[in-house]
Amino acid sequence: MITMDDIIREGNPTLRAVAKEVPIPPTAEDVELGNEMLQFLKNSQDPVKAEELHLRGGVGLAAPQLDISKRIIAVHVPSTDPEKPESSLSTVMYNPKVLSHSVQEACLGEGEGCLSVDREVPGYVVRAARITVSYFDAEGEAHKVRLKNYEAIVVQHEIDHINGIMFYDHINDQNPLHLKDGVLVID
Ligand SMILES: O=C(O)C[C@@H](Cc1ccccc1)[C@H](O)SCc1ccccc1
Ligand code: NI
Repeated sequence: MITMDDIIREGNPTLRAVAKEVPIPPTAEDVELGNEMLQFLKNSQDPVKAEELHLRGGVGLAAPQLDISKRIIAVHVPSTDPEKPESSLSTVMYNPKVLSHSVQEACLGEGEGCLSVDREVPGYVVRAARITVSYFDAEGEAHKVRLKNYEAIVVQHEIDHINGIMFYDHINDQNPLHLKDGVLVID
C-alpha cells in the first residue's frame, strides 16, 4: 500500500527526468502499480484512512513521484455534482498524451500544491482550460477524452510530472498573481 513515505520530494532527480513510455498492454507489474496509485488517492480522500495513514489529500499521482520513471498517472477527481456522487474522473492512464488544447486558459484560484513539495508556493499556475488526452488503460485499450476546468488542470499537473515539470515552473516569478498596478489582469 502506498503511503507518504513512498513519495519522493523536490530535489530528487527523478522528478526532473522525462519518464519512459511503458509497454502496451501494460505488464502485470504496471497494472498493479496503477491500481496502487489509484487506491492511494481514494485513501487520501477518505477522512478516516487519511488520518490513520497520515496521508495528504491528493487528486492525482504520477509514477515519478514514487521514484518510478514511467509514463503512468492516476487521477481520482471527486464529483462536485450531488446528483452524481461517484467520482467525476477516476482512472489510471498509461502513456497519456495531450493531443490538443484550448487557447483559453484557466488556473485554480488558490494556486496549486504538490505531494512532492512540502512548502507553499504562491502564484497562479496558468494552464489550458480544455485538453484532449489520449491514453491506454490497464487492458491496453486506447482512449481519447476531452477534459475541461478542474479535471483538465489535474491531468495537466500529472502529465507535467512525467515530463519532469513541477507546477511552480509555470508561475511567473516577477508577477505570480498576474497583477497590474495591484489589480488581477485577466487577459
Ligand atoms: O502532487 C500531485 O501530483 C498531486 C496533486 C495534484 C494537483 C495539485 C494541484 C492542482 C491539481 C492537481 C495533489 O492533488 S495536491 C493536493 C490537492 C488535493 C486536492 C485538491 C487540490 C490539490
Ligand atoms: Ni504534483
